[in-house]
Amino acid sequence: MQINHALSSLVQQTEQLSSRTKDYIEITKPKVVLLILLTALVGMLLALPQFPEPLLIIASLTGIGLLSSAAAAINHLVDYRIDVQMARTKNRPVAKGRVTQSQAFIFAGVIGFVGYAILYLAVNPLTAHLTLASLVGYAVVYTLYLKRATPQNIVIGGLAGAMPPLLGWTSVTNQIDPNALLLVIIIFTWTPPHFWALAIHRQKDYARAKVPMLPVTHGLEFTKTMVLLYSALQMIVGLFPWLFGLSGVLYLLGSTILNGYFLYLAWQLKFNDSTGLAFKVFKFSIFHLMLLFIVLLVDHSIITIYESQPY
Ligand code: HEM
Ligand SMILES: CC(C)=CCC/C(C)=C/CC/C(C)=C/COP(=O)(O)OP(=O)(O)O
Repeated sequence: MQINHALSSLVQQTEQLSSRTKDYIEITKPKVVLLILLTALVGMLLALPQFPEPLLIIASLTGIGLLSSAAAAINHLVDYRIDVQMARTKNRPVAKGRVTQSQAFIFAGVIGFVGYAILYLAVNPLTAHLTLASLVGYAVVYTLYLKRATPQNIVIGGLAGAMPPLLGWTSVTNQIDPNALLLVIIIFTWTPPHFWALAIHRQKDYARAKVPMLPVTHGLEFTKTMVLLYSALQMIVGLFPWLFGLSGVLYLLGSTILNGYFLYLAWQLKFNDSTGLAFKVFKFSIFHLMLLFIVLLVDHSIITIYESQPY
């Protein structure tokens, strides 16, 4: 009898622990952080002709990952009043009170401190400072101020999310190189259509929570036009790595196909919209950025192998 009781209380405690762990993982926005880490890794690998020290790669990705996760946790903490009003976010751990504000604050503080220390001590101070600046840009400037102040919030705030390839680059070179900025500009141009497509789909949510996102302040048609214009800009900016000699023909081909399809979807959204198309554009944007950075990497590897041939 007693054994049964002990067992069932053990099972209960384990379940509680695993649901708490899930909550803490959720407030780090793990899928976003994973994509951020991919773009940082590609920045690292494109920075040098040879493969960087594996330990340096691990330290750098750990530090950038922890600081990005801390930024996401602060976003959950600062935004809980907005999050409770939106269908998409109302069940989030802080909005629901499963993780309290002070728990989220301590969690973000601890992982942020550890991430910063790893970057400062095991990578280099430049990368530590730039990553911390990105955290402040997203968690404080965007979340606390811009998000509530202007429909251009994500254009300006997007700079923080666009930094990871530069962070990867400085991790292994300890300097800011113009080629790294080409990769930053790619994500910077990608962010508005990525987010506005979702904001069109979730317009009612943002209107209810009184967040001045573009579809709320300027309407759906204007936002669709902006998605189309940024997609066209993305097509041009996507050529830069090839034009400036950072990438080769494989990248040119891959990026043209990916950016071309993005532009096609944005055109359809503007002139031939159908139910669910905005959400499709948002979903595709994630797949698009992931593939684009994989193509950058494959192209770089092929060029490196080719150039290392003795003849
Ligand atoms: C200020 C810039 C950005 C804004 C405003 C933004 C906004 C959003 C929003 C509102 C979502 C939906 C989240 C949800 O459904 O819970 C989302 C999803 C996502 N974003 Fe962004 N984003 C930005 C930058 C980025 C960056 C830089 C990356 C990666 C490099 C990224 C990658 C993703 C991914 C992977 C998802 C899907 C997450 C999931 O399904 O859980 N975003 N973004
Ligand atoms: C250190 C570093 C590189 C920091 C950048 C970190 C980071 C997590 C950027 C992600 C951007 C993002 C998901 C914004 C959505 O916020 P939102 O509040 O508009 O969306 P939500 O309503 O889904 O919370």
